[in-house]
Amino acid sequence: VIPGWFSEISPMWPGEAHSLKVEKILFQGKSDYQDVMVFQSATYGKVLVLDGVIQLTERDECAYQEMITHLPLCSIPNPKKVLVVGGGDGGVLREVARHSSVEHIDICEIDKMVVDVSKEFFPDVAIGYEDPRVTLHIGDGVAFLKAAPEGSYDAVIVDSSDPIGPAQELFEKPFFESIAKALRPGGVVCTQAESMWLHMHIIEDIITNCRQVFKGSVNYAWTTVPTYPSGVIGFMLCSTEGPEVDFKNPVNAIDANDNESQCKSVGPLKFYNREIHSAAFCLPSFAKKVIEAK
Ligand SMILES: NCCCCCc1nc2ccccc2[nH]1
Repeated sequence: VIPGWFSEISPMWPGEAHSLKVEKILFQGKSDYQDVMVFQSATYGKVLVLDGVIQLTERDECAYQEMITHLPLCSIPNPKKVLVVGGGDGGVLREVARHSSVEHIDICEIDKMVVDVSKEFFPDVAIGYEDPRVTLHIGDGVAFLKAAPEGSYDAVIVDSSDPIGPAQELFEKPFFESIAKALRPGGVVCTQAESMWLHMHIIEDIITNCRQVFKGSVNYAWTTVPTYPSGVIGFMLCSTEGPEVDFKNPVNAIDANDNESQCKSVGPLKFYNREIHSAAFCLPSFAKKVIEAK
């Protein structure tokens, strides 16, 4: 990358490339799993890049972190035990910590360099690690879930990168089966589920697998993230057999004006609210046809 512009060229979005103006490269490294880079952008704050793919920017990370966390956690009345797979930047931890009902948060991140880099360059994101309820496990989420006792968690959040690279197995059926086993009856899972504009085929496969594995409900929701190619990214929201979960109508309110969410130094919610929670499940017809038909 040369000072000037960073263009995000990837086989994940052939023929297009989102670019950000680079002011300064702050870190470049190679972990056991991927290339890690941080740069200061001209207009989006600091940017975290893994294998050439933008994972977060300071300016718009709230849209992704708040939605991937509060869509599942606001859909069940009293989340107590939560597991985060991936999410090494700590942003999902910061959001989970807003829920006072939560007693324990496990996070399993495979790449320690992501954790260390986030703590150094993204303190407002990595602040999630400071919550005493958090236990960090450096390791493979696939193995972690295999070892998890049955019914251990109320919620699992899979904040992965993409199926090309270290996160590949996190998009496959055996992993979904291990999540279903680790969730209590009526427990919920939310996974990073790509873009309706770019990845309808990947989404189709994920939906097919989820319908076979999760016997509660299977839903797709999405949010807008300007620095992700196509400007949107989606989530799979599934529940296991047991107490009914209505993802579209949050039972556990945590809106910006709710003092609970203003707690501590993590600041107020910037993106999530109960209206945008419900709206996130409204799909354009080309996606509805595929997702709701299955
Ligand atoms: N843990 C961060 C999740 C984002 C990973 C990178 C990424 N950026 C994307 C843009 C469009 C569709 C899927 C994407 N996946």
